[in-house]
Amino acid sequence: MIKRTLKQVHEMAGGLNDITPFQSRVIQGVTIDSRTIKEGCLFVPLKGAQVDGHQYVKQALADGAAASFWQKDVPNPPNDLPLIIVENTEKALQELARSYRSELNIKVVGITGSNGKTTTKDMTAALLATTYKVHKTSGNFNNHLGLPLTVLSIEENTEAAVLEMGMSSRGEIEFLSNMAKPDVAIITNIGESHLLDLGSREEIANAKLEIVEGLAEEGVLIYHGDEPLLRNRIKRDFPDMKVISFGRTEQNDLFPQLITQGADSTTFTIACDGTEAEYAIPVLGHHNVLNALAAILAAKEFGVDDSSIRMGLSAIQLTNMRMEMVEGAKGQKIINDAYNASPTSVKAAVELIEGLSGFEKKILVLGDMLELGPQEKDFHLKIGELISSDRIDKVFTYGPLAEFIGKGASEAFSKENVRSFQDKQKLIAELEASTQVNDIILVKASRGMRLEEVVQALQK
Ligand SMILES: CC(=O)N[C@H]1[C@@H](OP(=O)(O)OP(=O)(O)OC[C@H]2O[C@@H](n3ccc(=O)[nH]c3=O)[C@H](O)[C@@H]2O)O[C@H](CO)[C@@H](O)[C@@H]1O[C@H](C)C(=O)N[C@@H](C)C(=O)N[C@H](CCC(=O)N[C@@H](CCC[C@@H](N)C(=O)O)C(=O)O)C(=O)O
Ligand SMILES: Nc1ncnc2c1ncn2[C@@H]1O[C@H](COP(=O)(O)OP(=O)(O)OP(=O)(O)O)[C@@H](O)[C@H]1O
Ligand SMILES: C[C@@H](N)C(=O)N[C@H](C)C(=O)O
Repeated sequence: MIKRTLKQVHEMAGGLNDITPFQSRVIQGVTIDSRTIKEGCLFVPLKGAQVDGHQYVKQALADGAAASFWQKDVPNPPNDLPLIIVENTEKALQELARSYRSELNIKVVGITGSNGKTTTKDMTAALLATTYKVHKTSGNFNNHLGLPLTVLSIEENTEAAVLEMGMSSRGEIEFLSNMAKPDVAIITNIGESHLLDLGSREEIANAKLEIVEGLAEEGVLIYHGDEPLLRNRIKRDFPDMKVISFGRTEQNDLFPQLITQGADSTTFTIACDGTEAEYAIPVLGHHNVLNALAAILAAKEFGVDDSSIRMGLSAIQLTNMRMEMVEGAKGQKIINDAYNASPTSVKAAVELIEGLSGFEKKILVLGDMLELGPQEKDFHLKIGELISSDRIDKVFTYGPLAEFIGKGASEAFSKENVRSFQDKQKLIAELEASTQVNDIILVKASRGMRLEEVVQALQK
């Protein structure tokens, strides 16, 4: 994590006041929450939706913070305290991170895309960690606050950083990429997330391609080559950029030849120097094979050898609620895929569970997919229509939009096998009553539905 004198921080972040009395004081680490103060850190008060962090500055310093920012337009800054007064504390945090990143001698992988950012980040970090000292985004800290906090937590002796970049409107990825300055950029895919803000998949693709704005001079773009919106735009606008594509089809630089889905792992083969190489990942889903291909390409760009890649893949641990296999109180298997949902990720999850065998009943519990814009009901209907009644036994939906999944499924399913709920407790009660030890249940919805609460209830 960052360790600098106040004099240095003042210069890096655009301090406005005279801090001579405190200039040799050293800060180590940064927090935006006074409830997580560590001795010697810099506290950055932010104006939030509920409160203004400035009301906690004194307490933060009393609890051990070495210094604090203070926004110029906030009245009554306390006297005789180690405060760096700045124009805007959020912008000062971002400037500090940008400046710190420029001083770090590290290689950076930047990852964006509609689905799979966090998963691909975890996979890429696992492969690089076989060879380098690696720092990666913690959880989902991937936006205008999360990324600077992640950069500022990078240790100076780090060799490689894997940084996730999230967005919901144009310009955000460009901003983050110019802060992270990646040597390798990955675009995992173009789905439907944030259609509400961006209006079309083409605009989503354009937003994700902003990641090249911060890409290093000799940088490499690794992208999902089955996506024509990416392939065509890259060919037209970035003809001289070094690009590598991955995907399911042979048009890509890297593609899987054979994928075998196990109950708790997935194996795949790829053509490698004229032979076929087989790899195994301890996670489920053909979509995670694609994420692994992107991670393999990034690792190869950093010179990670094949045996290390193989070892790294076998050691992958994903962030929770992404295809997380857990067990219910009755011993039933539950795939907790409740972190988020969009049509692309729901299709991938349904494809997985439809392909699994050896279970008494296979049950889908699907909640609303949010932020999809005016076509949202149609997106839900189409998901329902895709579900195979030969390979799925029951469909439970939760939420007003997911009811349209039920409507779409009702064509193929008998009435008693499609149930729509608006009350989470009633859904839980029905699942507790109707699932048994040899069943498997997939639970998936947008973050806003908090469907992990259903998983937690079934585990009690
Ligand atoms: C500004 C901030 O910290 N927000 C967090 C805060 O929310 P809120 O605005 O309600 O803050 P408060 O009003 O409660 O407090 C204001 C500040 O005061 C601090 N404070 C408060 C009390 C106290 O006793 N002491 C204090 O110091 C407080 O810390 C505030 O700084 O609290 C919420 C609940 O904890 C946080 O969730 C909220 O964090 C926001 C969401 C945030 O952006 N956090 C980043 C660190 C982050 O990266 N979070 C990720 C999720 C990122 C995400 O959603 N990514 C999207 C894509 C990006 C879309 C982008 N356009 C966007 O807007 O996000 C994705 O799809 O992945 C995470 O939490 O996982
Ligand atoms: N390549 C992919 N294609 C389709 N779905 C995917 C892919 N990778 C992951 N998913 C699914 O998308 C959901 C989110 O995964 P993950 O958190 O890795 O993506 P993310 O891009 O970080 O998501 P978010 O933008 O919501 O933070 C999970 O349900 C996961 O199963
Ligand atoms: C926070 C935002 N990027 C997001 O994940 N939205 C989904 C759709 C949600 O909150 O459910």
